[in-house]
Amino acid sequence: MEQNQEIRPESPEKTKMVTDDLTNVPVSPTKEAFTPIDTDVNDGKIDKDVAAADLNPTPTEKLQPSESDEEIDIPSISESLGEEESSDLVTEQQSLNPNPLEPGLPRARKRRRRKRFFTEINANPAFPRNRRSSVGKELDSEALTAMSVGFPVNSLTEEEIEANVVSIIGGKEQANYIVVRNHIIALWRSNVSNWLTRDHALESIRLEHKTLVDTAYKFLLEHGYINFGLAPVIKEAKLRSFDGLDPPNVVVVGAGLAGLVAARQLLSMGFRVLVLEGRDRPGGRVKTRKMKGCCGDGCVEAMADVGGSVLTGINGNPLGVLARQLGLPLHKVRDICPLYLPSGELVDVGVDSKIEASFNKLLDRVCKLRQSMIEEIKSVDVPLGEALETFRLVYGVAEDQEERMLFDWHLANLEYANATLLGNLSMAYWDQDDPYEMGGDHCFIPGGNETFVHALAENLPVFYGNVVESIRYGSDGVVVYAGDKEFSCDMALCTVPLGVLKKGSIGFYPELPEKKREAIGRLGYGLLNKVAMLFPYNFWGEEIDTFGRLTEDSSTRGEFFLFYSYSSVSGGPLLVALVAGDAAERFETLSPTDSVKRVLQILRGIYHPKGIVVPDPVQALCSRWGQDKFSYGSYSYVAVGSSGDDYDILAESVGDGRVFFAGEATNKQYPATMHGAFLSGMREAANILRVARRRASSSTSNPAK
Ligand SMILES: Cc1cc2nc3c(=O)[nH]c(=O)nc-3n(C[C@H](O)[C@H](O)[C@H](O)COP(=O)(O)OP(=O)(O)OC[C@H]3O[C@@H](n4cnc5c(N)ncnc54)[C@H](O)[C@@H]3O)c2cc1C
Repeated sequence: MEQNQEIRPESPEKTKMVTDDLTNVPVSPTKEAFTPIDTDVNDGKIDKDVAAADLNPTPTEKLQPSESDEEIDIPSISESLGEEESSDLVTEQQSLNPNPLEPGLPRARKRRRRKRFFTEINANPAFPRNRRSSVGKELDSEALTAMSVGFPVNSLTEEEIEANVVSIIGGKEQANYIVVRNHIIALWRSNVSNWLTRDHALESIRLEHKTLVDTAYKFLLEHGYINFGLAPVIKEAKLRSFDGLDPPNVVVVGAGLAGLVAARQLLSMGFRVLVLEGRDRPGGRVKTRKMKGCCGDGCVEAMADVGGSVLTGINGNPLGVLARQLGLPLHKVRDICPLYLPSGELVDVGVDSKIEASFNKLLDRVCKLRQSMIEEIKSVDVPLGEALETFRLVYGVAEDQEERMLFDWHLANLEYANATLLGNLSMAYWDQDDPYEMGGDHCFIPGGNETFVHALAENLPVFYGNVVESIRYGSDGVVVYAGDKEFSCDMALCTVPLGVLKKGSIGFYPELPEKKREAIGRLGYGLLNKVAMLFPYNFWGEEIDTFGRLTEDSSTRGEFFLFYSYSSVSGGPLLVALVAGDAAERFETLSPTDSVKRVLQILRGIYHPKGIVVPDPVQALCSRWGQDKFSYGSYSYVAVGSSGDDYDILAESVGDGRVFFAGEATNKQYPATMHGAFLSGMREAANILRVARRRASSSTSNPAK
């Protein structure tokens, strides 16, 4: 048995590379500070055959805190169940079956109660009745694919309207455009490893619609709906966006998903780009830690996602596209989530279903109430938590103790989904993004999400350890200040988290418009924390990915209320316990040793009565997202008094197209998610291109400008 006290810095090679990079940065860099981008273009046309359509996506004591996580290595004290795990990242492991599932286990607990989105497609007037043949079915299937990517069935998105894809909104041209757009999306999604050419898109569409194909293809390409990602042929492609012109330069602040995606897209569009990142690693709130440790029988290791982890809905998800391009198998989070009473007994299935149904019904009632409130007394909002509790009392739901504990568990689950107390959530708008939810299974990526991050960051000019302190913007351009360095550019893209904007860590000169400052203040930004524990072996069973535990004390309902098992995907016997709501705040004030002891006490309360020994973990890690100065929290939510519009305001550029904003908290449709961050990066790359073109054409027509 070995106590591993080695402090493992995150990715030492990366740290070194960063230092090397920094020595190359001039003290007062001007435009020369930009890494020159290969201007060898191949006109963006890479002709490849598109393969046959497959529309379904393939699926101790604290040591040294790294950033703000606290890591402890604990020697195993229990070796009695020492059968060791093989660590296969991909295949399901053989069950040790210490905990055979009792019959009639409860269903999966999704992060939110979801509404479905796909129900109305057959009633869609965009598809005339006489086409409901095989062509009709194909159109439906293509429309479904486009819907899964976020396009409405029979109308245009705001982006499309802004891009003038049709001359008249709502006419026949629009209906035809939508069919063509859906077709192109579906065609590319059928083989995301290929570069879909305009000619290929034209092949299956009558020539009379060539203009529509040109328009739809250009829109989809420039907005990152097709030909995006990490397939080799796509990574190499360069568009000729600035033929004969000096390409503008852009400084991207932040190398999280939004910043990385935007930087890649801007480079492929022909911009000169550099990325400034305060940390010594890419990924931001996507952070995978390698955990390892040894005990009596040998050593174990696993990759733990301590930030963004689950791909919440794989249909249409751009990260699902990346997974296919990289050949990464996805692991569906299985639809079983047993809940345990404090005694360790499994919650009665009947009671569980009854309370879940009552909980959902109360939420429905709250939705109806708010509908009338919004219609009649427009500006009034109340906390979702208060409304739910009032309704619970009125309808006499969950009155005995077991039911109450179950009800509390659902509340904690909602607090996890929204990273805040229900008392902070806007009853009126907390779920404003529900209609856009990505459909399909919730999935894990084997080896953790850093696989995406590293692939996205590869060969990008990211300058680590550069903490941006201020951004000055004006009609001539932008200067970004980081320590004693200045970076001059034509445009800047700020992707820092809402927590950083709220804190005022970056000064904007001139000050951001009042409207934006108010939205930053109104929109919520909350906390979720995790304890990742690597055990010497899997004692909880291989057949589940999640389980939960109930508590008698309502005030601690979010404390380790849900466990994720990453045994199937992380490479080792890894359990992650979630801390949500009030408990997430308290958690950051406790020592990691005490927190881990508490989790173990809970786990032993569940498993010891079953005769299953819970060993000490060989390594444990406690996140501290609230204390992280590059995040100050976990993700955004709609606070009382805020609404989905605040996400849009956060996304607005300032300084007449000089400073742009991306990141999860700028995405009204997909906030608080990894894919939301990704899509916001794509969106802003397209916006930057639009503004750069506008500026280039106005300076060509008016060279004095
Ligand atoms: C605990 C936790 C669990 C989550 N679970 C899920 C999940 O299961 N599924 C899901 O889809 N999403 C989840 N999320 C949300 C998801 O991780 C985020 O929405 C997404 O990663 C945000 O990406 P971003 O690019 O917008 O921001 P970030 O990833 O935060 O990137 C912003 C970057 O800016 C940098 N930065 C900040 N300040 C400065 C500065 N002054 N100068 C220079 N650089 C700076 C930061 O270091 C960071 O790298 C979770 C998040 C957390 C914290």
